[in-house]
Amino acid sequence: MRAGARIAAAAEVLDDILNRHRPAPAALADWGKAHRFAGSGDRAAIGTLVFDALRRRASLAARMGADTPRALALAAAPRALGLTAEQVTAAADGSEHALAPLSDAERAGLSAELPAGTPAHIAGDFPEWLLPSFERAFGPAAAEEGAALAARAPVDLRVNALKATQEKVLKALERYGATPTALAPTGVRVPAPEGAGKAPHLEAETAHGKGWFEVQDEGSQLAALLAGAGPRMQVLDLCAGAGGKTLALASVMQNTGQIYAYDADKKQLRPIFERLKRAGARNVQVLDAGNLAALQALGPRFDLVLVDAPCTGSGTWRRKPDAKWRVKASNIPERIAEQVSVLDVGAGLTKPGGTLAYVTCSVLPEENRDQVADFLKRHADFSVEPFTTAWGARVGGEPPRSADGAEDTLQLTPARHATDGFFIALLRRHQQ
Ligand SMILES: C[S@@+](CC[C@H](N)C(=O)[O-])C[C@H]1O[C@@H](n2cnc3c(N)ncnc32)[C@H](O)[C@@H]1O
Repeated sequence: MRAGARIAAAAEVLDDILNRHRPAPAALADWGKAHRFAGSGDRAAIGTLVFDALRRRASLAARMGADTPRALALAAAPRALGLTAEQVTAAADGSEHALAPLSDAERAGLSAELPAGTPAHIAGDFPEWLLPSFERAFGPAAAEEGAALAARAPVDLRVNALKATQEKVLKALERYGATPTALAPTGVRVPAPEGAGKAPHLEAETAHGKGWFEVQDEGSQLAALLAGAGPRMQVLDLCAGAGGKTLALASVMQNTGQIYAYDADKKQLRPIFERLKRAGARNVQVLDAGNLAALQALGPRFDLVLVDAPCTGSGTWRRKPDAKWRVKASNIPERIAEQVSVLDVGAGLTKPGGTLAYVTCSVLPEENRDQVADFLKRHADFSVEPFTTAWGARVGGEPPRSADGAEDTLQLTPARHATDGFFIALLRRHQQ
């Protein structure tokens, strides 16, 4: 396909996502099925263009003066496809599979800069109604934090210490430009591709099949490490989902002690069995999904309860940019209520002297710091253990600064830490 046809195809897919509310991966898959002639390079380029347009939707629309699939596909095309503005203009030539030629305003928009004083939600590419939350979390850095969440993300891998070492994984993935992650001692990073380049499918590698690594953002790795699992502990992963954090905990515990993995939803939990097997994790007991009574019957026996809570996922917008424009104001109180519920269940299962580690992949203070403050009001027998005191022994090196300026809880962000947006609070239950 020529560049003009790729841009037109991206506009068609964006229409499906923005106007018919289809998730981006499903809309791209549908387009692929309906256009079987398109090669893998075409599909990858169209996917890259669609994702880049969604990542930077607000700033691209402001430059073009229109928030339409056509305007977004055209405006994202230079950076996403590695073309000049002139090449994009020439590609939209009105021929059979290309877009109609550009208007003067569109041509100007392709090379326009955002004016000084552009509002933070436009410069930072996030929904306007979230501006108060971003400003509360990041103050004058709201636009910068948003812009970093609108960039492409690298692929991060967590080395499975049960089967491999960082050195071994780095060597196996040398040809992809793999490097050690800056903060997580068990992490390996493969950089985000430039232009129309496609991210490598690392889960197809033999090393993955052998259980040497799992794909996991460095922020998620740090959250699991900071939680403080250790050999011979009794650990509960209360929102285990597909087991990303369970596997990280197992790697630290070296097949000693016991991890219980629970999730309210059996469909979310289903992939965990295959993943545990591949990783060689033998100290994990997967509990009956949704059986809260059986879970609570375990009683307050856990040294560590990890609550990787359901949240808006605002910290993962680099990877799921369509979710950024789908999230609604009404979703926040819904997620907050779920978080309260899992935190309260987790508190009841944490033994005196044990830790309830609260984690979200969000940057919104309502789901993070506010949630912790409310928890402490409901549970006078818990207090926050500052992440700074736990960091050295659990992660190593000097603790970073939290992106929201907090001293005791940690907000990781792509702008400050080059990770996804993750929030971590360590809630210690007092000894009786
Ligand atoms: C952020 S995801 C977990 C991701 C997972 N820990 C990982 O690292 O791969 C949140 C999970 O919480 C689960 N969940 C939601 N409400 C829950 C509840 N009341 N009790 C337990 N799990 C719940 C969801 O089904 C979802 O799988």
